[in-house]
Amino acid sequence: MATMIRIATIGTSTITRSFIDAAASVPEVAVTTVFSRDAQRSAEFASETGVAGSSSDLDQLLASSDIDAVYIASPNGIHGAQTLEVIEAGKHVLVEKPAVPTAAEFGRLVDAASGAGVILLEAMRNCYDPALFELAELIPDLGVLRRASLAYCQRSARYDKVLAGERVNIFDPAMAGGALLDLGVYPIAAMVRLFGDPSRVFAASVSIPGGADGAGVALAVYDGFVVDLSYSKITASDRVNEIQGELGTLTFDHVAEPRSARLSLLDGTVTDHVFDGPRNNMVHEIRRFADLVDSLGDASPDHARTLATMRVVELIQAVG
Ligand SMILES: NC(=O)C1=CN([C@@H]2O[C@H](COP(=O)(O)OP(=O)(O)OC[C@H]3O[C@@H](n4cnc5c(N)ncnc54)[C@H](OP(=O)(O)O)[C@@H]3O)[C@@H](O)[C@H]2O)C=CC1
Ligand SMILES: O=C1CO[C@H](CO)[C@@H](O)[C@@H]1O
Repeated sequence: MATMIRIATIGTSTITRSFIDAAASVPEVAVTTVFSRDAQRSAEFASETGVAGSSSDLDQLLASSDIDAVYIASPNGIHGAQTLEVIEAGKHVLVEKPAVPTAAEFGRLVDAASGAGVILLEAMRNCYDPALFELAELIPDLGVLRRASLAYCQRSARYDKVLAGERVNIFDPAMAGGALLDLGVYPIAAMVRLFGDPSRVFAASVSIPGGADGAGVALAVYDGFVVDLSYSKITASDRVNEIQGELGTLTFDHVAEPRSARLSLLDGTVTDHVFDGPRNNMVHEIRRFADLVDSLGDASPDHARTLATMRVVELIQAVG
């Protein structure tokens, strides 16, 4: 029987709370310690989230034999160094999206994890949600694919701070912030998961005070098929995601957490699909992580998706 995977968390924002909630429904894991750079915050966060242990000394935490794995939810610009530290301490690591800002950097982490015999996984939650697999199963009904539109546009409350002249991690280029790296990665990851690597990319973006991209569009070109990608942290959108084939159209609600889809075929058939699942879809990535850790399994398909996503991100940055 597999032993319980004891996880420490890094970061004390909302997403770590969501992670702890989701982890509570995965029997193979237990969040046993929370880390904050601030001792009082780590103690308060542990008490608020019901986690037994807290720490503000990362070296000591990583040296502890009571921890098997670490979930990293620090700002994007910190992920790379912390992930390497965790790997070098011989612990498995689940790192929030985007794991690191470049494919080359992710490749180096993959090598380090392989050398240390630990699992490295990027927490790209939509790619582990069974709803994305169910969507993929509907695609053949569309016939030859010609167009798709994938989007994640959500106005961030933290944009108001930027407008007030404050520096905010998620909008700070020095922290690998901005709309592409924060939200654009979801439609890109879904795109490469569903359709593979595009051959060419066109893009344009909107800069905001501080120099980050607040919003952007990209066009990914495949053989006989194009995908438009939209992402924004400064505007909201009600539009649906859509995949168009010569025999019909598939629309779905949310690229990070698909919950419903409609398949409309040219022969008049219309079918609605509801994807049941936990409200918090981080559960699926945690299950995948637990399976990989438990079996010391092959994470190379997961790594390939992260690498393909980052290659598209870098192409967009190069032209947009
Ligand atoms: N999967 C999802 O749905 C979501 C994923 N995310 C991802 O989670 C990560 C965190 O995002 P977000 O919560 O916006 O980030 P924050 O800027 O709020 O920082 C997160 C935590 O990191 C620590 N931290 C802050 N600044 C620094 C710093 N300069 N150096 C080291 N640690 C720091 C803080 O913890 P403390 O001060 O206690 O150490 C803080 O609570 C990102 O990678 C983001 O992409 C975010 C939201 C949703
Ligand atoms: O991944 C994400 C999804 O949504 C959040 C906002 O609600 C983002 O800030 C975040 O980084």
